[in-house]
Amino acid sequence: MTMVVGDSKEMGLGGGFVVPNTNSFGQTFRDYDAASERQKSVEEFYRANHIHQTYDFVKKMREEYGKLDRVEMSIWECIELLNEFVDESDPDLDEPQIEHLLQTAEAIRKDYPDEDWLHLTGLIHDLGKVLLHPSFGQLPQWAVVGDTFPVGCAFDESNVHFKHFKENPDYDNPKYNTKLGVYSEGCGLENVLMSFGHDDYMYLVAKENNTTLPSAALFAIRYHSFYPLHKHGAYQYLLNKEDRENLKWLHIFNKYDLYSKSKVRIDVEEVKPYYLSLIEKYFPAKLKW
Ligand SMILES: O[C@H]1[C@H](O)[C@@H](O)[C@H](O)[C@@H](O)[C@H]1O
Ligand SMILES: [Fe+2]
Ligand SMILES: [Fe+2]
Repeated sequence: MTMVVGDSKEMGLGGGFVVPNTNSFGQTFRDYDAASERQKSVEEFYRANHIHQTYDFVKKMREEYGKLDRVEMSIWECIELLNEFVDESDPDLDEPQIEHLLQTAEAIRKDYPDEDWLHLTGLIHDLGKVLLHPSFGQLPQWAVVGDTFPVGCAFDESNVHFKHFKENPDYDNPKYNTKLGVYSEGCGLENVLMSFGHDDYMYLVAKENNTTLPSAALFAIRYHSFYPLHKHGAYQYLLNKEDRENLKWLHIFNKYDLYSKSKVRIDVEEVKPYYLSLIEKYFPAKLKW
C-alpha cells in the first residue's frame, strides 16, 4: 500500500491517482487571478480569444477545417508533432503537450484499469492543438486553445476573464446577445456552435475517420474545455437528455485532465507499446487531418 505524505485530501491509498493540492507553481489549479509568472500572458491570451471568437469566425473555421484535406498521418505521428508546443492559455502547465497527454492517460489508467477507451481518450483529447503547426496554417493560440463557450447566444459570466467579451462584436449584436440567441431551449449541444479550437477539431477528426470509440469518448473530447458547463453548470438550457448522460463521464474525465498536470515526466518509450495497441483497436492506421 502506498501512502502519500500530505494532508488528508492528498492522501492516496492503493496506488490510485492522487489529486494534488497545488499545481507545479505552488498555486491552486485554474486560479486565473493569482500573481504568477504566467498570469499576465494567460490574461492576454483570453483577451484575444474573447475578442476574435465570433459566430461568423467559428462558422468559417468549422467549414474550412472540417474538410480534413491538409495532412495524412497516424495518431502517434500527431502526438510527436505536439512535442514542440506549450499552451499559452494554461496557468497550470508549461511542459510540452506530449507530457500532458501521457500524464492524463496514465492517471486515468490508475483508477480505471479496465476502461481502455478512456485511457485512449486521455491520450488523444488535446491532439487538436496540432492546428498550431505550420502545416495547418499555424493558427494563433487564441483560435486553438483555452476554455470554450457557445457563440450565437449571450456569453455567461462564469467564463474566465469574462470582461474581455465586451470587445467582441457579437456582444452588442441583438441576434446573438440574448440568453438563447439563435438556439432553442434544450436543443442539444450538437446543434450549438462552440468557439473554435482543439476540442471541436479533434472531435471532427475522430468522427470523420470512423473511430470506434464510444459516444462518451467523443463527447469528452468535444467538450473537455467547456468549463462554464462542466465546472460551473452554466448553459444548462442548451442541453438535451443525451448531453446530460454524457456529462457524467466528462466530469470523471476532467479530474484527470486537470489534476494530472505536473513536472513529473512519463517514460514515453515504456508506455508507447500499450498506447499503440489501443490506437490500433480504435482508429485506422492513417487518418485525414
Ligand atoms: O488552458 C487550458 C488548455 O488549453 C486545455 O487544453 C483546455 O482543454 C482547457 O480548457 C484550457 O483552459
Ligand atoms: Fe484541452
Ligand atoms: Fe488536456
